Amino acid sequence: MPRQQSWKIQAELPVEYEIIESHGLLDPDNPDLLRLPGGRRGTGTRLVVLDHSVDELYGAEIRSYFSKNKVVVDYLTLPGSEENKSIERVLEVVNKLNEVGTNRLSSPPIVIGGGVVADVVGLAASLYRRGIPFVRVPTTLLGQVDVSVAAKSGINYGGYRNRLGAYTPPPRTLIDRRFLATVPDRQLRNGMGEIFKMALIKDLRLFELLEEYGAELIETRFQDPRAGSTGLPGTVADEVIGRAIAGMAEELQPNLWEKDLQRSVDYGHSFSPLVEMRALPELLHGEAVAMDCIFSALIAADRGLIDDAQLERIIAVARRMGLEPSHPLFCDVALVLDGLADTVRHRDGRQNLPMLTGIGQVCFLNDVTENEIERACAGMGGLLDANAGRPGQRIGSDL
Ligand SMILES: NC(=O)c1ccc[n+]([C@@H]2O[C@H](COP(=O)([O-])OP(=O)(O)OC[C@H]3O[C@@H](n4cnc5c(N)ncnc54)[C@H](O)[C@@H]3O)[C@@H](O)[C@H]2O)c1
Ligand SMILES: O=C(CO)[C@@H](O)[C@H](O)[C@H](O)[C@H](O)COP(=O)(O)O
Ligand SMILES: [Co+2]
Repeated sequence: MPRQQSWKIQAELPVEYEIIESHGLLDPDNPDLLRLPGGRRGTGTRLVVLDHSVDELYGAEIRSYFSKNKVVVDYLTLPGSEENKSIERVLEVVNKLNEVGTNRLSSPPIVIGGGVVADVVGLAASLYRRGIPFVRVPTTLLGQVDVSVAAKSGINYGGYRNRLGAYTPPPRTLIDRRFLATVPDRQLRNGMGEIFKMALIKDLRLFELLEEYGAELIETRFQDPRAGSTGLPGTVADEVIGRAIAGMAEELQPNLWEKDLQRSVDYGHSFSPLVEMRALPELLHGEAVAMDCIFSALIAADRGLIDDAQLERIIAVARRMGLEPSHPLFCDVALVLDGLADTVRHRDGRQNLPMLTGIGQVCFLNDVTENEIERACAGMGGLLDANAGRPGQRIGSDL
């Protein structure tokens, strides 16, 4: 037998990326969009990818910003919405990077738009030359409170959410809340779906803020400093956005590469991914997440982990923010079980289901049964009726 040799390579990859609020981002005197982390300016032609609505609403301002700053820029406009989180759109970005002649490090593309274009460009950047930096400017509420913190990007493929993706955080994400002034109501409610998740898993104060001011924040598009004024420094809008981002950052940082598949931020993302894909284009991501939060809360209440009053309070807050608690596809036991089976594969063979033990607290379950799922589906049926005026009721009570 010839001797067999072996080698082992070990390396560490320190990662640092920043999420910065920058008011008046498109003011030509504001240098934030031009700087790379470390303060340098980029070189070469910069590709700026714009969400189509952003181009319509802010395209002239964006073009004037770069031309006043004498930056050589080329533009690509892509559509938002979930159906466009596709491999075709990723390749469109790759082709444009080739055309523009993007440098390996010094001319990072800039993406300005919602979570969909951020994910598409994020994946393209992580594949291009095996990974180039990019700059992310989220312009939706969901983008600013959730995508802004993310290290990963993903696209939908084969009927599954985020089936293809990568972990390549952009060195810099810039948030200007002024973009929210033009975001349609439904999209703002959609963003509230992810804030609702964050409040439920770890932040009672955030939940109380949503309870009291959520509807008003949507109405005023997070723009009015007087909305929900508590007389404290900073506005309620600042506090809600700040707490959501800080909560997400605190959860992601210690487990950025998701080696631990017990993740509380997966709350709201256990049963919904397949339902959301099947419902396309009817349900938006944050809407499906909010429904999954309630589906999971029904299981928790059925087990006695939370009480009926807490369950009703959770459903009432969702409704107050204009988020429907249920959808007929959440009553389809076979579909929900199929979705859970895929989630179990995603969590490497375990359910790891984040489950509320109170508002702002979670535990993880690995023994949720088909019977419990059936009862939760029936409970979602009860909430469909409730959409027409009946108050939510504990699952199992009308079986
Ligand atoms: N990478 C991650 O870890 C991560 C984290 C959270 C969410 N996401 C993804 O984000 C996606 C959802 O993002 P989204 O809710 O922003 O959806 P989206 O990107 O489809 O944007 C929603 C709509 O708002 C429009 N829009 C964007 N900015 C606007 C503005 N300022 N004014 C008016 N209209 C504007 C878009 O054109 C689109 O029609 C989901 O696919 C989700 O998976 C990814
Ligand atoms: O929707 C997303 C990511 O697309 C985020 O809101 C969310 O917090 C998490 O990343 C979820 O835990 C979902 O993760 P995954 O199913 O995409 O792996
Ligand atoms: Co999500």
